[in-house]
Amino acid sequence: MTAVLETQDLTIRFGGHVAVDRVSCAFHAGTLTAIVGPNGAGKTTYFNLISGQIKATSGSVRLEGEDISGLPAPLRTRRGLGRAFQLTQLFPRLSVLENVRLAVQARHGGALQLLSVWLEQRHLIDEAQAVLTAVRLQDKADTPAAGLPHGDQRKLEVALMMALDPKVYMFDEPTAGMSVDEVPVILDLIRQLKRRRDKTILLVEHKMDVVRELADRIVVLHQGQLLADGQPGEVMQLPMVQSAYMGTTVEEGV
Ligand SMILES: Nc1ncnc2c1ncn2[C@@H]1O[C@H](COP(=O)(O)OP(=O)(O)OP(=O)(O)O)[C@@H](O)[C@H]1O
Repeated sequence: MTAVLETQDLTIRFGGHVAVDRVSCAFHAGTLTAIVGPNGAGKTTYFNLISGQIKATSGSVRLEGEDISGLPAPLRTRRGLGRAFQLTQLFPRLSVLENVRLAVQARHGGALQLLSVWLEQRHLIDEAQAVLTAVRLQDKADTPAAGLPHGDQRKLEVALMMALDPKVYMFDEPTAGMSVDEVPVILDLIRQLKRRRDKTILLVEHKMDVVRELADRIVVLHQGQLLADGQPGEVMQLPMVQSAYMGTTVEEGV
């Protein structure tokens, strides 16, 4: 089976520090892979290299078999790599609904005909509203994006990714900073995406109960290197994972 996404020897150095060190890994449709590892392991940097936010020192990223290493982030997004948007990439003064509508519109791209502008606008708005309802932001539709509290901003990031409906969904600690009652909304959305079986989902997550429930596979990064890759049941037993997540003593070996 051809991997949807694949990194080969992906590496980045910051001065003398190798933050991601020759990471080779393939990700398949219908699979949720959790990427775990202690603080500073290189998880977010690995995501940044895949999405094109930063450029690799060496190695490559392939999407559906095609080398996309030379493409800037927006072109990778257009090819189907979905990364939760940072608020700086939104239109802060536009309403929540307008931001999501623009993402829906970007997905439809040139496919929209000018046959009936009004109907198209209505259609885009309906789709955007459906996404907002899915993340339970429908009551905030008219709020300027910049005026949202932190938890709602995280939901909006997820909403924008859903509106683009990418092939690969990359979630970087999607529930960080959310209140207890907001967390299930996001987890449920990820569960729904999983059920579709056609999406490739990558999840960086520190909460081990979330990883245990959602992951089909766990990849462990440690000091920039891929340390383990396998079924959750096996990987969870590794001393490194135990020490990083369960609070047992570090340096017990792997
Ligand atoms: N732009 C940068 N310049 C220099 N060093 C960097 C840069 N970005 C990341 N690093 C370093 O690379 C290493 C990996 O950082 P990264 O944020 O990817 O880790 P992480 O596994 O996501 O950690 P956390 O779980 O704490 O979010 C760290 O040592 C970090 O200080």
